[in-house]
Amino acid sequence: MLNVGVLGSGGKVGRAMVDAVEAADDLSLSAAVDAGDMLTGLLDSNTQVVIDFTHPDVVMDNLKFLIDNGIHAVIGTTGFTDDRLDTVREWLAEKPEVGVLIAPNFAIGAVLTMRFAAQAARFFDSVEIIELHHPSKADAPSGTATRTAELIAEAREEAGRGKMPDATSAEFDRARGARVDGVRVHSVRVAGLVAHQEVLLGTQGETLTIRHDSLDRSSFVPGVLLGVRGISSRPGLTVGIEPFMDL
Ligand SMILES: NC(=O)C1=CN([C@@H]2O[C@H](COP(=O)(O)OP(=O)(O)OC[C@H]3O[C@@H](n4cnc5c(N)ncnc54)[C@H](OP(=O)(O)O)[C@@H]3O)[C@@H](O)[C@H]2O)C=CC1
Ligand SMILES: O=C(O)C1=N[C@H](C(=O)O)C[C@H](O)C1
Repeated sequence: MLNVGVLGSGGKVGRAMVDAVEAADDLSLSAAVDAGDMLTGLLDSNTQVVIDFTHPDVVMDNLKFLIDNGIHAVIGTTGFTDDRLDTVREWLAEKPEVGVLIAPNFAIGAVLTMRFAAQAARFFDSVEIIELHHPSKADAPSGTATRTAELIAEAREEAGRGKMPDATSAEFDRARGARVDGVRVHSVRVAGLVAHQEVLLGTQGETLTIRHDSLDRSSFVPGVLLGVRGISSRPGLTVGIEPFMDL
């Protein structure tokens, strides 16, 4: 039986993770921690793996505590810049036995969307991303869209594709969206939405749209549990759920 804690247990995703851990025969919910709760409860309950779906402003403090105390971590919270990832690697250098998995999206379809977009990107003159979320989301663009844009940019550079066509010369503030590694990303926040992303690719005479929809937050559960069950055998930092999916 694996003792699993949930940070952000009262949140939209955290609640789904609490339910999933409680329903799993091989997992035991050893701690449910939300804002204002002490992290030391994780030590008293002999928690072995922690799932974190909290907030970009607090996740680094949570991770430092987990690594310092030898607790494996499956991190869904977004906001991980390259600098933050380097900091996590430095912390892990002191604790080489600890496994940390950080993934911008645990939904299987979202992971495949990122791969399909990177595969397709080299064949198209233009690629832009539209990500659509609920209005309580703190960060924009989403971590998924940021990662998707990075993968697209890498694929285009590898294929030697030049700048995307864009005649914009007069633009209202941010009208053309954010630029992530040269890829335009547009963020929509509308009540009633959960988590959605479209990648639009275009070239002579045709466009290709790759779309993923998380219709509810249970979509993130299978990927998170894959990470929870496998993290102890993957010490160090893993970014993205792909290695756990043999992708
Ligand atoms: N990787 C992935 O697949 C996914 C990632 N996410 C990411 O997960 C994060 C959470 O999303 P979501 O569940 O919608 O957000 P919510 O705001 O619904 O949930 C966050 C929860 O964390 C709590 N919290 C805040 N600070 C702390 C802390 N220091 N310790 C413990 N709990 C704390 C909040 O409490 P309070 O409200 O009182 O502040 C809240 O209950 C976001 O960064 C989002 O981008 C979301 C879905 C999928
Ligand atoms: O905040 C959310 O809801 C989500 N955040 C993640 C992101 O920023 O990519 C994953 C998913 O889009 C849901």
